[in-house]
Amino acid sequence: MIKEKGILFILSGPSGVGKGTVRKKLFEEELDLQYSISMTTRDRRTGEVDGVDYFYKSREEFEKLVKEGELLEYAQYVNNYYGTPRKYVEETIEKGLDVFLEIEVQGAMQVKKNFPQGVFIFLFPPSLEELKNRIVNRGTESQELVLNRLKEARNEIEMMDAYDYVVVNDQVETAVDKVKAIIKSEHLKRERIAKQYKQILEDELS
Ligand SMILES: Nc1nc2c(ncn2[C@@H]2O[C@H](COP(=O)(O)OP(=O)(O)O)[C@@H](O)[C@H]2O)c(=O)[nH]1
Ligand SMILES: Nc1ncnc2c1ncn2[C@@H]1O[C@H](COP(=O)(O)OP(=O)(O)O)[C@@H](O)[C@H]1O
Repeated sequence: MIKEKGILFILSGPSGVGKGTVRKKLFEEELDLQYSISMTTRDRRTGEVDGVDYFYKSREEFEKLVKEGELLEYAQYVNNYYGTPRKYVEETIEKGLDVFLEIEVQGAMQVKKNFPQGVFIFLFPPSLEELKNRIVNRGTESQELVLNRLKEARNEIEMMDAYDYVVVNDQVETAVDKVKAIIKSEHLKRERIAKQYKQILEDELS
């Protein structure tokens, strides 16, 4: 009997589109899905917990992890590093459990290279105007950075073709429902393939 591997889901999209918001809402429910906690060099914000929100690392520690090949992908974002622990993702998938990543676009493209069998979901803004409003309202970036983010967003949106699914984040609840529907549909697809595979084996043996 061949042990089935888990599925790797990747939620990505331009800065400010609502990745963090959608992911948090998605995980408010009990799901059969493991969230991969990222490593970061950014400071811990009030209310955040080490090992829950992120694993907080110094720049030196992070660079060592990169050198030792401990990260499945990593990227720099607003002067800080962010990265996905390779071992956790690989071991969890080997166990047959599904893993969910919420990462920015550069990182998602690295995962695509190293793990093309992943399911890539691109979160899309209702409009560029709304994307700008969200970045401004979030209030974490200066005016200059907002303009930079928007310019980057245009380039990032061009990479949309590399993704398996596109979800418009108009209402958070609707976007979450769509992500859940994608997960369910991928499960059904996997079950169907497993059944067909089993049938082929049985036919060959009979
Ligand atoms: N490449 C990559 N990006 C990540 C990772 N973890 C988080 N991010 C992204 O880093 C960006 C900044 O995250 P964060 O500092 O938590 O701020 P916020 O989500 O903008 O409030 C977001 O776009 C996240 O999706 C990771 O492991 N790898
Ligand atoms: N569907 C939505 N409608 C309105 N505002 C949203 C929606 N999704 C997210 N936001 C808001 O947009 C801002 C950016 O969201 P965030 O989750 O930080 O984006 P990202 O993680 O993609 O950078 C936040 O202030 C958040 O509350």
